[in-house]
Amino acid sequence: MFLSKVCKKPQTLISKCLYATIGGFQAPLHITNEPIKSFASGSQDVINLQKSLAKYQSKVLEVPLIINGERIYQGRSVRDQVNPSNHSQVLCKFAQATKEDVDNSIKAAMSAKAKWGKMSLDERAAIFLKAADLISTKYRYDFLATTMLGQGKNVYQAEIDSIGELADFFRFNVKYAFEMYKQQPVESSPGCWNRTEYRPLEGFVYAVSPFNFTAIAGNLFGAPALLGNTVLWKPSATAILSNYLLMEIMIEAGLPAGVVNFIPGNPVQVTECILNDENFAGLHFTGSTKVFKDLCKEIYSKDHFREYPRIVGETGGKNFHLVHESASLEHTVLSTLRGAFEYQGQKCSATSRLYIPERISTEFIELLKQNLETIKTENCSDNIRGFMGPVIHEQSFKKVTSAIEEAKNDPELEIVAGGSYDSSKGFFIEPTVVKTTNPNHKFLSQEFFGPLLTYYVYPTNEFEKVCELIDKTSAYGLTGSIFAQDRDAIIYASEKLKYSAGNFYINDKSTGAVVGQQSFGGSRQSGTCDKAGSSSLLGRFVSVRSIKENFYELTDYNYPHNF
Ligand SMILES: NC(=O)c1ccc[n+]([C@@H]2O[C@H](COP(=O)([O-])OP(=O)(O)OC[C@H]3O[C@@H](n4cnc5c(N)ncnc54)[C@H](O)[C@@H]3O)[C@@H](O)[C@H]2O)c1
Ligand SMILES: N[C@@H](CCC=O)C(=O)O
Repeated sequence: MFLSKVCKKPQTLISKCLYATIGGFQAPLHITNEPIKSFASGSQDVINLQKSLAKYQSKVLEVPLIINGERIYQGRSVRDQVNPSNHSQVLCKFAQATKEDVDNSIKAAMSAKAKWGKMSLDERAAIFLKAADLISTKYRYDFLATTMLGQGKNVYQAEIDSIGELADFFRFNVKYAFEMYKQQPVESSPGCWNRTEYRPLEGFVYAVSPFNFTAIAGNLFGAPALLGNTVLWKPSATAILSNYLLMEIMIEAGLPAGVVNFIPGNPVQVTECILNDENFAGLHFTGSTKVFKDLCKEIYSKDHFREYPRIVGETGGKNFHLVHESASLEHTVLSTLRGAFEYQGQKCSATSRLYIPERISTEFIELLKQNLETIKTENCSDNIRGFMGPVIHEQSFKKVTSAIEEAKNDPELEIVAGGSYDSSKGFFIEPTVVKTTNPNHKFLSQEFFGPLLTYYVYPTNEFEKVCELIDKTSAYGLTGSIFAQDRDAIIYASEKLKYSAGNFYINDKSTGAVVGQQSFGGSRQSGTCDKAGSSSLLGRFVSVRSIKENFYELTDYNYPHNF
C-alpha cells in the first residue's frame, strides 16, 4: 500500500457546527518521550522496516502540492528527489508550486482560519495527538524508510528523528499549549473579571523547513497550527518523501483542508509571493544562517503587513567540545566521535571544533583515530545499522570536499584522519579530522555541515584563555560541551561560555537534545533562541488579548476625591 488509501480520505473534517466545551479539559497526563526501538537483528521491527524500504524503492512516487486539501500534480513542473546513497535512484518526482498556487494557498489558509482559529484547543490537540500515534504505530516503518532513503539516515538516526522527536514535538506541544492557556491573570478586583485569550495571529504563518530533520519540519508547521494559525509550508527539496508522508498523516489524523498547505517549489519565487501579501503574519524557519538573514532583511524592508510579523528562526552552528585535562578520556573521545560524525555531521548541533589540552592530546587523538578506522560510510538502506551514510547532495559534497582539499594545501592545517571521498554512487565522505595550529583559523569558525572536525591543542595551563578563545572565535551560539571531572573547571566554563551556546552540555556530546528534556536552539548568529520543544516557542505564535469585564454600573462621573 502506498498512500492511495489515505489520499481518498474526505477533506471535509472541519466542524460545521462549533460547540461549547462543557468541561475543563486538560492534556493527557501520560505525555512522555516516545520510547526508541533498538531494531535488534532478526526482530519483527527489522522485518517491517525492510518491507517499507522495499516498498518505497519499488516505484517512483509522484508527490503533489496539497492546497486546501486538493492534491495538485498535473500541469506543474516537477523535480526529482534522489537517494543520496545512490544518486541514480530517483525516489519521487514532486510538483513545484506556481505563483498562482502560492496565491491559492494564501486564500485557502485565510479562509480555513475562520473556523480553525475558533475550534477549541481540545479539538485541535486531538488531531495532533492522533498524528503522533499514527507516526509511532501505523506509519512507523514507512516513516523511517522515507527518512532513511531520502535523507540518508541509518535506522537509529531516523528513529530518534522521524519517530521519537516528531511524536514528542506533537505531544509536548499539546501539553505546553494547555499550560499556556491556563495562565490567567492572578487578580480580578471586586466587581470585575479579568481573562487572557491566546489568539492565533491574524494572518497566516510561513513555515520553511530544512532537509536534515523530519521532526523539525513537523514542528515548524505544527507548533503554529496547534495554536489556531494556518500555515503555508515550504519543505526542503531534499526531504520531500518523508515530508509528504507527514502531510498525508496529518490529513488522516483529521487536519482540516487549508490549515496546512504543502507547497514545495522554488524557494525564492514562493517566498516572494508570500511576502507580497499583507496577511503574512509570521515566519517559522529552520535552515542556514545566510538564508535566514536574507529573509529577515526582506521582511524588515516591507511595510505593507497588517501586523508586525513574528520571526522565529533557528540556523547554523559551529559547536564546540572543550576538553579539560581532568576529563574522562575514553568517554570524551567516544562522545566527540558521535557528536561530530553521527548523521555525517549534518546536525546543526554537530561537534565541529574541538579544544584539547596538550597534556592528553596525543592519547586523545590516537584513541579517536583507532575508533574512526572501524567506521565505513555505507548506503543506509543496504545496511540499516551502518554508523555513517552519505551527505545529502552534490552541493554539500562539494562544500566539504573543497574544504578537505584546502586543508591539504594549508600549512596551518593537517589532516590527521580521513580525507577521502567518493561520489561515484552516493555522496560519501570519510569522517575527517583536521588539526590546526592557528586558534583563529576559519576552520574553527565556519560551518561546513558535514563530517569534518577541526581541533586545536591548547597549552594545558591556559584553560581560562581557551574559554575566552572559544567564546570569541565563532559568531554562532548554538551548542557546546565541557568535558571535565574538576568541578571548578565546569563552573568556570559554564560561566565564561554563557552566550556561546543555547544548549550547553556538561560531560555529554553537543548533539541529541530531547523534547521535554532540553529545549533546543541558540542565539547570536544561530537564531532567535525561541527554543523548539518549549512553551516559549508557542508564545511566539499567539497574540494575547486581555479581557476585562466590569460588573458594576457607574452612577456618577466624579472620583471619591472630588467630593
Ligand atoms: N538551529 C537549528 O535548530 C537547525 C536545525 C536544523 C538545521 N539547521 C541548519 O540548517 C542548515 C542545513 O539545512 P538546509 O541545507 O536545508 O538549509 P538551507 O538554508 O539550504 O534550506 C532551508 C530551507 O530554506 C529554503 N530556502 C533556501 N533558500 C531560500 C531563499 N532564498 N528564500 C527562502 N527560502 C529558502 C530551502 O528550500 C529549505 O526549505 C545548516 O546551516 C544547519 O545548521 C539548524
Ligand atoms: N535537536 C537536534 C539537532 C537538530 C539540528 O539539526 C540535536 O540536538 O542534535
